[in-house]
Amino acid sequence: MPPLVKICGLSTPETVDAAIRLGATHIGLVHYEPSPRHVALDLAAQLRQRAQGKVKVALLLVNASQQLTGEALSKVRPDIIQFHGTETPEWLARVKQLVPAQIWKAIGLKDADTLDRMQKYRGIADRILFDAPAAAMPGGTGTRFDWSLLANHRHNMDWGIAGGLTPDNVGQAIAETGAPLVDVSSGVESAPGVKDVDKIAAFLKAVAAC
Ligand SMILES: O=C(O)c1ccccc1N[C@@H]1O[C@H](COP(=O)(O)O)[C@@H](O)[C@H]1O
Repeated sequence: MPPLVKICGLSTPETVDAAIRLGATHIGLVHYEPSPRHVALDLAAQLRQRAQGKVKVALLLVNASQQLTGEALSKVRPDIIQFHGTETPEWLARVKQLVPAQIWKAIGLKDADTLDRMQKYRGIADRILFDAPAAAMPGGTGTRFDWSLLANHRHNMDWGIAGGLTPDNVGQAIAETGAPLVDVSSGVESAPGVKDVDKIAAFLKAVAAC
């Protein structure tokens, strides 16, 4: 079975509709002001509503305050919360008690030790999303990590990969890592924050061929 595909950083009804029509299983909405893909909560709620029942919707937050997290979750009501900062397992566990959404945690995969350190999220995060290590921005930079770090790893949590995936390299990434889910943002854009429907189509076609 081909991997699940999450198209992240959508910000218009047209690209939400395209991602659904072209076969994405998940979409992501970024609520993080420094991002070129930032969407205000009212717009995120509208886009979430549009996708309701068609694909799973993730709301991406980065080290959001307790107040912002509460406001975001009650307005948007996502299927998934993607924590993409340095959020602790304790914080994720608290949120998990309060809302029915799945909890995903992005982890910057720097070296083999990271795979040990992330065990602290076991039993709390419903999925780990391996991404390139954070730099000036915590994600969405089109930077890939060393896929060979996952080649022989025995996973004990649900997981997926992100970071620098494109229509041209996603087949190789899946072959090298065996990822059950791939997540893309800048690799399907014509400019930062501007999704390109032809690139989304090419990405989904490349994954379907795996
Ligand atoms: O998309 C963003 O701007 C963003 C901002 C802050 C944290 C994460 C962000 N995006 C997520 O990062 C990964 C990798 O993205 P890319 O494909 O390399 O551009 C993915 O999960 C994005 O949704």
